Amino acid sequence: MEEKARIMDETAINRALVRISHEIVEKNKGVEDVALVGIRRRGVPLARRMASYISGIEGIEIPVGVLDITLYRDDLSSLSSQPVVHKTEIPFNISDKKVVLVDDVIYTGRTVRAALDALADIGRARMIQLAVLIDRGHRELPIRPDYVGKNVPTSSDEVVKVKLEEVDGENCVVILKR
Ligand SMILES: O=P(O)(O)OC[C@H]1O[C@H](OP(=O)(O)OP(=O)(O)O)[C@H](O)[C@@H]1O
Ligand SMILES: O=c1cc[nH]c(=O)[nH]1
Repeated sequence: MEEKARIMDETAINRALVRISHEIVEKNKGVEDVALVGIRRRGVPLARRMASYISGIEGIEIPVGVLDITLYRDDLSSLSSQPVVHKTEIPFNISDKKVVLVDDVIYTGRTVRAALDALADIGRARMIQLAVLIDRGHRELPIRPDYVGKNVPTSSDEVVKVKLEEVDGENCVVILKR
């Protein structure tokens, strides 16, 4: 696939994350009882960056968890017979928490559906909200993010690729085209 456009650079990504961090504080009237849960893989560094911005805004360290949704995917049977399962690490009791799920891209919504299932098996969160860096449309389920870094109209033959320093060695968002 070839690169069609570079739609966010490092500055734009971090500005969007700062804005979402402020929105999380505003919507929840502070961050008491708020926890962030990143969906592997790129939701995790995004959640950690937002926790750091929120700590700068409110002076409170909020807990960050890591969710692996491999076994909850609705296309599990078409994956390899030995799917690679990484660790879910949620070092707090989610029943006390307003959980903000964090991912890099939302497209069909199937990843988020799987994440909701995975979270439900861990406990009954007081509330679950959703933050994404990119909403590219084309939902196949009735799922809508509460916080969006950038809405990016796309066609279905395009792919939006988020690259993050912690995973990819650089920070940018590109649109690839078949
Ligand atoms: O709304 P959906 O249609 O579920 O698409 C969104 C998901 O797709 C991407 O992951 P992908 O499965 O491409 O794996 P990757 O994170 O390894 O790129 C992205 O990180 C989201 O988790
Ligand atoms: O374009 C897309 C679709 C799903 N997941 C991505 O990361 N990008």
